[in-house]
Amino acid sequence: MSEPAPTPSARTPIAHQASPAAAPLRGAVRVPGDKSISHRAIMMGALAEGTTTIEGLLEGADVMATIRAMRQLGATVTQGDGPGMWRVVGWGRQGPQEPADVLDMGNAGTGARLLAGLLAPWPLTAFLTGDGSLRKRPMKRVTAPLGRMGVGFATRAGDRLPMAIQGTVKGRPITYRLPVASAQVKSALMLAGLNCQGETVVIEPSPTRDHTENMLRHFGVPVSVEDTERGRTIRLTGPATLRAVHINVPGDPSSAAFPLVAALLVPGSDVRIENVGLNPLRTGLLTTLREMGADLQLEDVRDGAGEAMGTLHARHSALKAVDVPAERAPSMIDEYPILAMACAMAAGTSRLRGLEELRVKESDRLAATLALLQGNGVKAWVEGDDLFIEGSGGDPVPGGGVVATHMDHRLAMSAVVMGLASQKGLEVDDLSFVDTSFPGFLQLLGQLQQTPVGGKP
Ligand SMILES: O=C(O)C1=C[C@@H](OP(=O)(O)O)[C@@H](O)[C@H](O)C1
Ligand SMILES: C=C(OP(=O)(O)O)C(=O)O
Repeated sequence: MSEPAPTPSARTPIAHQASPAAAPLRGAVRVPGDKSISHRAIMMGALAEGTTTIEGLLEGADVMATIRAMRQLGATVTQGDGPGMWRVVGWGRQGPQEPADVLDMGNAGTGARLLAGLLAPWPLTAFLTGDGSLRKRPMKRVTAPLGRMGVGFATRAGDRLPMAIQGTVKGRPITYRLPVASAQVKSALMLAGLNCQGETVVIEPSPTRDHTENMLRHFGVPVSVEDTERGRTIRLTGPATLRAVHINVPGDPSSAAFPLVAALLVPGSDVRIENVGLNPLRTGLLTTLREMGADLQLEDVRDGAGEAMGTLHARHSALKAVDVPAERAPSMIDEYPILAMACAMAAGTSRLRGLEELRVKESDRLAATLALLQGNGVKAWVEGDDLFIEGSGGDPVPGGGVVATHMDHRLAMSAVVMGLASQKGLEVDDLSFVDTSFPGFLQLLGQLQQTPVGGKP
């Protein structure tokens, strides 16, 4: 008898020795599909009338958890012929069915929070949980505004998962100004608004990634966006019908960040990363690396169905320290751990400001990034919500540490990149979470290190 499929929360730890780079990174590669867009493509495909086809879908653990949940709710989600090719037959006007079991969203904050919004305006009861990391993350940011639509929630102490959702027959649309800049909260409210009677309005203090807005329009739902004195104001009117479409998911800029920074840090490197999403609300890292003096070019920039995409071309660079303003955080919120690795080798002391949201990611990323730096001989400290990093001025960092990754994929990959740029290498306690967003990460680095110098980058 075959083993039952593991639940999204079950993983076996993988210890790893991250060695100094034996060779420069050279060549052209593609990174897996964008995680934010992939979650939304599966969810909107499930909400739509008809069959949505997707190419370039991220087949990482977080998106797999979303696929599993959509199946439990009645959508038919099947894999097509090639990697990243998927079909979703939506439940459309009929709405989702009440799930017979708990919806386990694994490690995925985006999956859990968007799902809370998606389920809110339907007459059903559902139970959500996640892995040890997700069960520590705050849910009040979605349960508070969704509660105002008439939805019932019961959560564990401190508004943590597991949680029960008692959907409402026809939700009351709300107008809500986000207390924190969060695309997840904005998107949860918009997904809920789709089945409310009337206009849902979300006001953002500062703009966050707008994949939900772009994709809803692609599915035929009018969404208006206006910059006002109170902030960016997003409006949609329900009930709305989504019509199935084809979606081409670009490569994830948050994943591209790892080989990109590795190329900047390892002497002799020259790397092209093709087909990367370049939505302007996701490019804060590119702006920052340029300010640091990175040799970084955009090539072949084009429009891929409402989302800009193109090739990132990076060469080894002498970096200088940077002062990153807090206002830039929403456009690079997941890139701070890997940016910190670049700062560790820059000339001078960098200051990354306004990082309070990093404390509530897959781990406390502010504390864990600090520990990663300090444990490998880099002088770094935190003042308030700002991270300071004293760079080595281009020399490899000492390394030699044992890195605790706390179930956090971005910390694990940042540690591997720091290992490449270190004198002694370092140990990573668990690489199994890399699969959350970047299956094949180590293989991709290996491929880049095998391209001979003189080979075509
Ligand atoms: O909407 C999304 O897809 C995401 C939004 C961000 O979270 P917040 O909304 O909590 O900032 C980001 O950190 C996450 O990886 C993906
Ligand atoms: C914060 C992240 O994801 P999520 O919130 O979806 O778990 C991330 O991918 O860095």
